[in-house]
Amino acid sequence: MQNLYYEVGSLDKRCYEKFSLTEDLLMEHAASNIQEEIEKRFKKGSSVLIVCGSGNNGADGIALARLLYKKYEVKLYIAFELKSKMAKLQLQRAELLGLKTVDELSSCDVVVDCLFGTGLNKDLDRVSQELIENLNGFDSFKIACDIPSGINPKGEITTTAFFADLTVTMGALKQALYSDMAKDYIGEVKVANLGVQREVYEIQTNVFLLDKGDLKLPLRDKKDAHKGSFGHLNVIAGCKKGAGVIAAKAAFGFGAGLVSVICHDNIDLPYHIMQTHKLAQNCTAIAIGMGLGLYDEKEIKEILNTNLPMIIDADLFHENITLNILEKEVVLTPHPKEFCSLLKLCNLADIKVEELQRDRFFYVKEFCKKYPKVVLLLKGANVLIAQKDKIYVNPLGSAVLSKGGSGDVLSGLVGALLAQGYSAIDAAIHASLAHTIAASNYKKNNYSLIPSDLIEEVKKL
Ligand SMILES: NC(=O)C1=CN([C@@H]2O[C@H](COP(=O)(O)OP(=O)(O)OC[C@H]3O[C@@H](n4cnc5c(N)ncnc54)[C@H](O)[C@@H]3O)[C@@H](O)[C@H]2O)[C@@H](O)CC1
Ligand SMILES: [K+]
Repeated sequence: MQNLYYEVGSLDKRCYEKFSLTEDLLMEHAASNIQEEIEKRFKKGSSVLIVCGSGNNGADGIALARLLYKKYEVKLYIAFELKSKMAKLQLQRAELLGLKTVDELSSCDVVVDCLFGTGLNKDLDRVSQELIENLNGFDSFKIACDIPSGINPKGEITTTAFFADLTVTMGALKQALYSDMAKDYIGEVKVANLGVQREVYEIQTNVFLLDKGDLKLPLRDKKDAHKGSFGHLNVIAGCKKGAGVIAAKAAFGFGAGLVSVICHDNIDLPYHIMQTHKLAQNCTAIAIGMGLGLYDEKEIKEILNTNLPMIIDADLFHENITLNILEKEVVLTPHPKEFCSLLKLCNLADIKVEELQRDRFFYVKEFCKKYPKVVLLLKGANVLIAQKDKIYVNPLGSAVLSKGGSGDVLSGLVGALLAQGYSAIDAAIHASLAHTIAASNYKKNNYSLIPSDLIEEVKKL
């Protein structure tokens, strides 16, 4: 797990004040980290186009040009009149070496984008957009300095952005790199050490980036065990019964000792999954909402009123009865459209999906402020999992999962972990990790995965 920050300006400032480092020193490290990445990948004499803006992101680029000069064929392009003091100083230094700037863009082995970094504070004008689109058209290895230009501090792309193969981000990971919109633009991400180790540069945060190593599988460590030791998940199947069946199968494959599906019509279930009409006496967790459709209000209210661990999905995000349980520690797994509906039900916001996607972190925080016990898992290209003031970002998802049924598998995985005694936040985190890692282990191609393939991959984790 790594720390994420909305802004790092205060961390840079802390380095000057607390460790007596200077802006110049930090910048030298920023540039030399990019130099190192280029030297790792490209041999002497390769051509490197460095495109610089007017601020300190541009200054990083000019410092980089100096570091590469003579070993590489450096083309330094200054796109706008330099404004920052450091950029002017860096250009003076570069010119003293004899380094000349170029007036035209031309395709090179490497393109380094140093147009805008964390200082992007308004929409890109036409000139900047065309410049970025031009760079995106080059068949070069593309490196973004700090953050691909065009992504603002919220992670929003209002017009266009640089398409990086590699982003070398300065000091610490920025939250903006992990918005859904940024996902196609950042490429591989490396953090540059700015003169002190990350442990020293970073301060306490409430936002975290999950990685593969964080997954805690429900492995059995006790030898003296029986099926009752691993919980009994009850899945409520509604009108679209398939959703409940998929969730039940996923839960069984992810370690729940017993799984029952509550359904009043006959359904086709594998022999190891039971069908019942009401909650089992020994039920340890409930999964409800998937494919629910029309329902008997009294029955659903009764189920929601039990104090068992619970995962709530899909159709229930459109229903007022869901409001009654938001004071409890339940797991909610909405996709963006369902979350918009939930925000409206809760009187928090009346917004469209596009607006939510522009600032997912903000709306998640608002929801968790109002309902601090709830664990919210907001689906998306990067899943956000939040409770109270903490947000965990799972960046491991991919388009392989963009299919009907994937969400039902996730509900089953969360339910399985709840049934086995994981806390609500741990169940959401580890189910989401298992779900995304399993999908990335599916090797056939990225379009054909069906829920049963996903469950098979979960079993192999
Ligand atoms: N402060 C420090 O100690 C360090 C700063 N570093 C670099 O400094 C960058 C931040 O520098 P700045 O704060 O100068 O900001 P930027 O260089 O990101 O951009 C700010 C400049 O762009 C202009 N601008 C902003 N949005 C624009 C738009 N849409 N269209 C046209 N012009 C626009 C601003 O007026 C300003 O001149 C970081 O991203 C990082 O690359 C690194 O060198 C690490 C150390
Ligand atoms: K940049």
